[in-house]
Amino acid sequence: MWVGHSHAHQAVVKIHDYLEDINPGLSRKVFGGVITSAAVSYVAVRGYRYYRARRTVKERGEAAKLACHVLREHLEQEGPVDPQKEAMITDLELSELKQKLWKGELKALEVLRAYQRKALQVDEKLNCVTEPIFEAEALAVELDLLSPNQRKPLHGIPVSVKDSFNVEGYDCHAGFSCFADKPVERDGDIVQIFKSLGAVPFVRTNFPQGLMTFACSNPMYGATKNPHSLTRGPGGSSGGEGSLIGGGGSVVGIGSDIGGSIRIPCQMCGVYGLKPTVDRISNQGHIPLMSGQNLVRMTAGPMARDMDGLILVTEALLTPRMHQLDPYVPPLFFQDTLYEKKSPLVVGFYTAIDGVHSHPTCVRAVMEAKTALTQQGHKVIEFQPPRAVEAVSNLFMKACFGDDGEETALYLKDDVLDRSVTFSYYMGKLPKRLRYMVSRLIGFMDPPLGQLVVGASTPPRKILEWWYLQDKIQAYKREFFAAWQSRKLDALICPGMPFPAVTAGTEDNVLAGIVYTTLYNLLNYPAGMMPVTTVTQDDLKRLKDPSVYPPSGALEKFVIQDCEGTVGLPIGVQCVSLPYHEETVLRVMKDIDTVTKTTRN
Ligand SMILES: CCCCCC/C=C\CCCCCCCC(=O)NCCO
Repeated sequence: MWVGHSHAHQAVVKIHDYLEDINPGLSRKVFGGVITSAAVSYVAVRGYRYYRARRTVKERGEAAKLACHVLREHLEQEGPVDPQKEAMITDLELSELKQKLWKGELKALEVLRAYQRKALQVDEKLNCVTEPIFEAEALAVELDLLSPNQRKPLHGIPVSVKDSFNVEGYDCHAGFSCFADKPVERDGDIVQIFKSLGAVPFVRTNFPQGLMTFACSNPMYGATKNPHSLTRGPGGSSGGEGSLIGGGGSVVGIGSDIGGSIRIPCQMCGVYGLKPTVDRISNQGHIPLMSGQNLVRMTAGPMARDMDGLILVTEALLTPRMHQLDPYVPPLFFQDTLYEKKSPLVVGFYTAIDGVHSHPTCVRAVMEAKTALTQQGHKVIEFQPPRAVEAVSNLFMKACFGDDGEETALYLKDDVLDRSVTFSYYMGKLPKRLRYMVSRLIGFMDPPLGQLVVGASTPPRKILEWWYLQDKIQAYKREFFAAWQSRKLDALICPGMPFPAVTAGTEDNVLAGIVYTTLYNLLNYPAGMMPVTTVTQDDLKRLKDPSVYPPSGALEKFVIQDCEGTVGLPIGVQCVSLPYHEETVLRVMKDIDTVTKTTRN
């Protein structure tokens, strides 16, 4: 390096002397010209790249809108529809829909048509669909030709797919224009499994740029709205799924979760979802962001409109086919013995994590779930996760943001930046020491967020430090399990997010809420999310009472300030169990749902 530098320097000196020999002053003109043209070229190249990215973003967005328009026209040309029958179809719970398709009372194509129309309708209001999957029609037609004994478990069920999963023939770009217009050649594993089960992937759904926030907007497709309040976001990153399913435009969908991206939209949109243990469901064929980061891994999982639907789909997904497609998925199929176990369970509960207060409705939701489980004969006892904020800050944040945001910055170079990612993008861009100082300052206003960002700002630098981080994660997993065992728990219930949907675009104010979900990504415990209740006027009164909800940090102050218009918004409960015990999670969710579904306000 130094030798190269020295040669270059000598060459410049020689040119300088030579030019000065020819004409004194010529050297300055020549070098001035060279530097100016280099600067102009640099600015021009970057400017051109940015212009190209803007064009791609615009064209990609327009192409998706056009695709929806083409489908709408195609549906209109099909002739008269029976709106009552279509409403009947889209109102059915998943298990009823399955029965009717199985018995041949409904055809796959008519179900698809009903859902295509409904999804387009919902999308007009909520902007949750990115584009239709046109091949759905051929699939449905093929399914209708099968004889009854050839029908598969999810025969004819339409499935929506988060845009970050590969679907053959469509691009998968996570909002980065460098990946746009590059159609993938093969369906992602989970899409393949759904198809092999007879399901019909029919639309792709929206997400935030880069997938690492719980907002839901990107430059190509814009912002998705919450089905329960148009001024609020649906949560993210699987926000398009949450919004479409919560809005009635899909009965079941596929999401992904490394920090809460299935569970957060479930809470905000009143939907059921399951984040499985890593590798219980294959995540091959998901856009490979952060894929070399092995300490906390992303997992694909189902989201559904109703509890039985979530169980039905999970049971169907956990098949030998999954293991055949991806041998790293252990050959552990749906464990009826766990799901159907009749003996009462010991279920731990907590209503808040130290340092990040829980909205009164979230506390009430856990207490209502606790009552429901007690009524069903389970023993529900208090449990507090050890050192949650510290663990998420020092372990999860270091693992997931240890690259200083370099990967995202690489893909975003000269690209159009969405407002939802500006905070993490510019924090990543700051020089390390300055970032650390800013994180400390944030800590004065919002101590838990400060702690999280300090964690992200002080990642391991050397391989040995990465090894130590891995060790510390293992040690925390052991510590948590010891606490779990000391209470002899089978499962756990707690808030999934400590507040309801926030005003769209303000998610950065409440980022610290992610400790509630990320803890179970760090631990790699399966976690489900289900609606239990809705915000009431009385909850809001208690929210404004400092003895109930102390406005101790910026998050709490923001939640109070943002609470106008939240009455009626859904609030859920997170249900957790040990790794590979998804069936226990579902059983607990089902027992809560059986009671709370009938009384839900
Ligand atoms: C130096 C960077 C500081 C960044 C601070 C950002 C704080 C929190 C962001 C975490 C948000 C995680 C949301 C969920 C992401 C997820 O599960 N994505 C699924 C990917 O498939």
